[in-house]
Amino acid sequence: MPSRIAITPGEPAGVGPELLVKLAQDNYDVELVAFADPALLMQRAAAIGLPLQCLPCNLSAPAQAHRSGQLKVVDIALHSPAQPGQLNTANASYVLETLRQATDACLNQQCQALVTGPVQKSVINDAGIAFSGHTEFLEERCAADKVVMMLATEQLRVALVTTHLPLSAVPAAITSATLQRVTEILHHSLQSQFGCEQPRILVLGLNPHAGEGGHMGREEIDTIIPCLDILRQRGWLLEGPMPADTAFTPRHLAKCDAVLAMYHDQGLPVLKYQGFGRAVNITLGLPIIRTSVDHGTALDLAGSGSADVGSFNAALNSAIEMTQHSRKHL
Ligand SMILES: NC(=O)c1ccc[n+]([C@@H]2O[C@H](COP(=O)([O-])OP(=O)(O)OC[C@H]3O[C@@H](n4cnc5c(N)ncnc54)[C@H](O)[C@@H]3O)[C@@H](O)[C@H]2O)c1
Ligand SMILES: N[C@H](C(=O)O)[C@H](O)COP(=O)(O)O
Repeated sequence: MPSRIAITPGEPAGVGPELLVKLAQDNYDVELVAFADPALLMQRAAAIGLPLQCLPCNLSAPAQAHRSGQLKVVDIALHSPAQPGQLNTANASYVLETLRQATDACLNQQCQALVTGPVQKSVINDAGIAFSGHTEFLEERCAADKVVMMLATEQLRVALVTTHLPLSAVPAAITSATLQRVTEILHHSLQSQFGCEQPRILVLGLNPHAGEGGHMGREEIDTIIPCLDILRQRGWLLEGPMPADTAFTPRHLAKCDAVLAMYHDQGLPVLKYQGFGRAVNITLGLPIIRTSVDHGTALDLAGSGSADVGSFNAALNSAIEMTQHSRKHL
């Protein structure tokens, strides 16, 4: 039986809905199920001149392979009609409802993976709802003790110790317990999901020049080095803490399966410079498979049809591969 992949198009005023319409133009061996308002998808399909037929989805029925131009939809109504590029706090709870229903369908095994389009975190917060990202939302919804954000291209994987935090809050968030747990999840995922028998992880320092022997910050000496030493006693191949400015050079990258960065803008700018438009955001440590795009809502492009579907396509293909891999290893 084909797998069923849950897809949330994300912010209704952003490019997510039209990118999903673009994705739906191909055939797949799996069933794609959008958790969305079908009227929104039809409207964006018309706006960008692509054919689309939305069909109701019975999540209890056997999945059927996706056919070009058709899309199964779990109907979740917008609270207010969405205009491309125009954020509206009235639709913030709609966005979260699509995520809740799609996540729950994965948790109860009606769907085998979740692929998420981009959400606008600010409009959800402006609506009075605490939300810092899918990663944190899914950690809570799936009752996972800890999850890890990793973005990956064919050439590079970058995982993060901390995610959507103000920079001023980062040092205090890098505790020995957090660093150890994040490294364990990354190590386990590289082995179990990405075929790295003996994962080689390059861990970055937090401070310039990895603290310069304590003269430019003590987090390396007080937290990172002792934690890595403990983990190395398990025989793990952990390099670092490396100065972040020179870690992303071919000689070092050739010797590692993933880079572990201490914070969002230490690791992701490099990854996105290397592969924006074809990178995939993968949440490690969840009981479900979840992938996402490498870009945001691109409000400036919404409704134009010019947004690139490359990363959404890569996120879908990664989810399909991970689903096949997990079926093989059941
Ligand atoms: N997966 C996600 O949910 C996700 C990821 C990143 C950012 N965001 C959110 O998106 C919102 C906007 O963020 P931002 O402005 O920093 O980043 P953005 O990715 O939306 O836009 C940055 C630039 O990249 C361009 N761009 C983005 N996607 C593109 C595509 N598919 N094709 C061509 N060009 C594209 C945009 O036009 C813009 O010039 C924020 O609320 C942010 O938190 C969400
Ligand atoms: N940090 C991600 C990025 O820059 O691509 C993005 O904000 C999405 O994160 P979530 O998957 O947690 O929403």
